[in-house]
Amino acid sequence: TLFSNKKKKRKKICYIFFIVVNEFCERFSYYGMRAVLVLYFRYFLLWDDDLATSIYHAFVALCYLTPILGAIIADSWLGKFKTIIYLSIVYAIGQVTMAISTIHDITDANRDGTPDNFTFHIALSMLGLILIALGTGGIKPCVAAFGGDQFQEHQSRQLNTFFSVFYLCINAGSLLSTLITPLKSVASTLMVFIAGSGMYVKTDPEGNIMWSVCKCIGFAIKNRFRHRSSSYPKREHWMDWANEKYDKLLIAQIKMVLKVLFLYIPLPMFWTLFDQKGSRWTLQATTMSGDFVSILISTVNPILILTLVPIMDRLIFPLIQKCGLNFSPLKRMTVGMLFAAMAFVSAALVQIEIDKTLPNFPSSSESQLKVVNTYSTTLNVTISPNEHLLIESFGSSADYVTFDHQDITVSLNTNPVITKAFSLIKGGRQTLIIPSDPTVMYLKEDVKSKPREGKNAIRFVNGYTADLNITNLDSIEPSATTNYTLVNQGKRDFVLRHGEQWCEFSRKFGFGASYTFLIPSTVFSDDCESITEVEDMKPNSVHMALQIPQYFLITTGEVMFSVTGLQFSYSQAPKNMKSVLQAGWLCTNAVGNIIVLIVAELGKLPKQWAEYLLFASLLVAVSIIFSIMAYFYTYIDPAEIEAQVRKEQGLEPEEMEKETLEMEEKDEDQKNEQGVKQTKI
Ligand SMILES: CC(C)C[C@H](NC(=O)[C@@H](N)CC(C)C)C(=O)O
Repeated sequence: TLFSNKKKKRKKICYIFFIVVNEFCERFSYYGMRAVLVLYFRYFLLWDDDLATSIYHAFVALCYLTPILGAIIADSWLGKFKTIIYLSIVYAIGQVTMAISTIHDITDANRDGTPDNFTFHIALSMLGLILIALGTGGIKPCVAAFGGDQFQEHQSRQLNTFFSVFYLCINAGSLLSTLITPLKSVASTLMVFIAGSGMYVKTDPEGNIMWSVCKCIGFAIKNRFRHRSSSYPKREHWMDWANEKYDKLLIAQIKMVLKVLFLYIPLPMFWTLFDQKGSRWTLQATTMSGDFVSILISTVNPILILTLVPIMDRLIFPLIQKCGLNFSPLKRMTVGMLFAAMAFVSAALVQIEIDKTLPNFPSSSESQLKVVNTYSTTLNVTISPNEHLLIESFGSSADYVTFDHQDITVSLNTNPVITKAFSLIKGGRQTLIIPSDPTVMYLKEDVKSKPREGKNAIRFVNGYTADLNITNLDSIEPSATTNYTLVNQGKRDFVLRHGEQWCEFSRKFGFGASYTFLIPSTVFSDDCESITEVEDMKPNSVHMALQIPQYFLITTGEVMFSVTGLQFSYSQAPKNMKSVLQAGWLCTNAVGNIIVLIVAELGKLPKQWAEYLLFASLLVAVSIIFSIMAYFYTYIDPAEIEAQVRKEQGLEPEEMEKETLEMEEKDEDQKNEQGVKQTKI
């Protein structure tokens, strides 16, 4: 018996392996594609930032709404195994469609590198994304529940370990996703899953369960309404009003599911904060210094998950248990929410530090002006009514001057005096360029936000007497100013050329700065040495490492909240509605994403740190509500309740027989374990 039990255990580890590897491959494919999605929208479909971000969030929300569909198909019709197979095929077709939509040659008849028919590419990519959302979302609740189904009632410890390993695989898959193409991984997902086919425990769907559930709930509501008069005796639960027509077992199962779904109402708030990691926090990183922006952003969360899940599971939770504290799943989830709130407090503190270093940008009613002098002598510049600036030749005013009106008159102390009227841009930043011929002084618009992705915005003013060519820039006429070009951090070289003459100009850049380089007429005679720089915007000075605490806190929160939520959703669901409850759990994420889309756009506060604190306070309030709801929740053993109802109904169906068998098996396991211990002694 001992030998056969060991064999059984080994077999189980083997087919659980197929399920978790399947999840690894699936997440690998999903995150690999998601990582480049916004770039595809921005640089291939040429959408603007807002449209690209909105469609991206809508896609993510859809991926977490489609689990409902997958769960209905699995629990009512095909069963989890077949649903996973069929929807994986849909998923693969979606990835192929998406891949085809990125081939610009299909509609690029004139071979100029840009597609001629954008509508075709947009339609194809939208179709691909819908199929992917259907595939990834549809299989998600089924894979988790199908993995759980491989364990027996008494194996709750192993079940929890399974969900932890499952979560590790999600994150390992997403971490490695940047290395191999998504397409290959969908094919391997399917192959790995089918490989274990013969070994799985497959539970059959029990007819159209969702339809029966809806009809039963509808009948209970109608019946309750019909008997609303106080002359009718009250019933313990409103679902008991379905007793007249529906099976007691179905009513008991619906009660279990509704109890858990009710508990889920406050949960989307956690995801609202969590999902801002990829948006607000990424933007915050672009205003910081440090050269690991992209690596940090895409990998820090999965790396922390891979370290924190084992630490929590093997060290922290057992330690808490040893201290005699009852750290129940719902308590863990509440603490997880509080960690996420702390992460946002940490983000707010970092933001306050960043704000101290940010330039003072004009408000929507103000205008800002800086003056650059490339005239041969120092100038006295008067800007009406009372702004007086003394500006050296090839120098600039110290900082921007802020005006609360747009119309200004500028006078220069040249001989004769030159006076010119200008109209400034409301809410904008501009530079007044005074060239070698001051009568043609002009305004040039400046950047009024930090350059994106830690890049630097640079431009050149040509004080040379003829046209100049500068590396990667169009030729500049004398006295003209180029538009801004974005350059990466590090040392950059520029070659300036006019006919046969040339010189090389090198400059080391930090992150997020903006400069105007003034080229004098002597540029070639002193080998570019005389080029002067005007700092329009200082480089970022708060280091990105300061974001690590907020990532650590939110990931600790995620481990407590999300891994526990996954386990809880499985353990509290009746056998025939395991996928449905998994889908309900995933839907909390979809709603969270939708809230990010709506609230974050509508309710922008003027100060980013205040918005972070607002979100943190909202989550604390929600976690208090959730803890009260959790206090009144009694943990159940769905199998036990189902068995009890069957017994009350006088039924002794196969389920009961199965359970008796399981109990016998458990006894057998225990006896064997004791046997082993005795042998050791
Ligand atoms: C549980 C799900 C709603 C989300 C889960 N995400 C994660 O585990 C993240 N830590 C991954 C990271 C790369 C954002 C998922 O199933 O993908």
